Amino acid sequence: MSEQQTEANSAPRDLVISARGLVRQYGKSIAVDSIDFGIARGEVFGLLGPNGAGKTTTILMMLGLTEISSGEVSVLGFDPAREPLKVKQRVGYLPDAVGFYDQLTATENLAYTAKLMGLARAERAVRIEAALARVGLVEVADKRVATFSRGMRQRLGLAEIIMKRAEIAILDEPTSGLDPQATQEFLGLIRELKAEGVTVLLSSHMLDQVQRVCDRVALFRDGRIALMGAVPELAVKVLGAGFVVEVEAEGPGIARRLAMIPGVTQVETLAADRFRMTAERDVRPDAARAVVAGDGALRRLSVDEPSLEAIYARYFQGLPPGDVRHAA
Ligand SMILES: Nc1ncnc2c1ncn2[C@@H]1O[C@H](COP(=O)(O)OP(=O)(O)OP(=O)(O)O)[C@@H](O)[C@H]1O
Repeated sequence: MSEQQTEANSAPRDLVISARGLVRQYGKSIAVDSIDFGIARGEVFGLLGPNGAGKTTTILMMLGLTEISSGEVSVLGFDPAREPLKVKQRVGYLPDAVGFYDQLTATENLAYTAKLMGLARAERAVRIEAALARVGLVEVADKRVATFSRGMRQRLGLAEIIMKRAEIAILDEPTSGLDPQATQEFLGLIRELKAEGVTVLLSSHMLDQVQRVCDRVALFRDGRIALMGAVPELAVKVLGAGFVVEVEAEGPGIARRLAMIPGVTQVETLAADRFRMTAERDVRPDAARAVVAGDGALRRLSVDEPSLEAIYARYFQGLPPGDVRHAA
């Protein structure tokens, strides 16, 4: 069974986006080559991979903005190819270069979209003000967008998604070109969207950022999804190791008790009261219980999460260096 099938079968139930055998061909070249995935409501899902791997084409198919050659994709139960407007009403899209009217102010730009959405004047005003406040643009609400930095444009793009009350936000490289502070603020806004139940799809080359906000990621390679899952799961598959948990505790038979925890592959005794465990998942709660159950005294538990950067580098090791450099 392939990675994709395994993942599709174990994907959570409340899927807001699902793709089956999705293909996009341009003439003889295949941009997206029979991919399957499911994204659950409220998830932050990352699309990763080198330039040209098929991420943007996949996004465009979900939005009904490019044709599907074969296979199917469903977004909130709609077929984007047949009902693109239904999808557009419910899904917010932040492309790489956000297209606002430069000569209009931030408020006027949002008002234009709100009008197209058919919102009544009073409702428009309320929603626009609230959205601009959420992204921290109230003070420049009446400034022309021509004067905005990239970070401000990106935030205005997010304000539009918030104003729409989109159920899904699709963000293509949202933090590229932002300075570290603007990036942090933007990631904070993504977390807030998730907290409100919005599903976020994020394409990015910024691996550490992806790791900080994404629940799961899909690694694209040559139009296919080569790997998909939560970062710790991928670490086990690619690096052969997952979490490293260190335990400081005193008591009898601790190493033996730790070794009995399901998912633990190795326990090293570093000192009489220090142990290092390698595990397939974050076993800290189980380790705490095991120590206490044996009448031990627990002093410290720490975990080293695997890095997406390391997983990615190892995975793409076989590729020509140019490809990896572009992507990272
Ligand atoms: N309109 C088009 N006509 C022909 N080929 C295209 C078109 N759009 C994309 N492609 C090709 O499809 C493949 C996938 O491109 P896509 O833009 O989806 O990749 P990507 O993973 O989003 O890359 P990037 O990180 O550079 O955005 C590439 O080989 C690209 O050249």
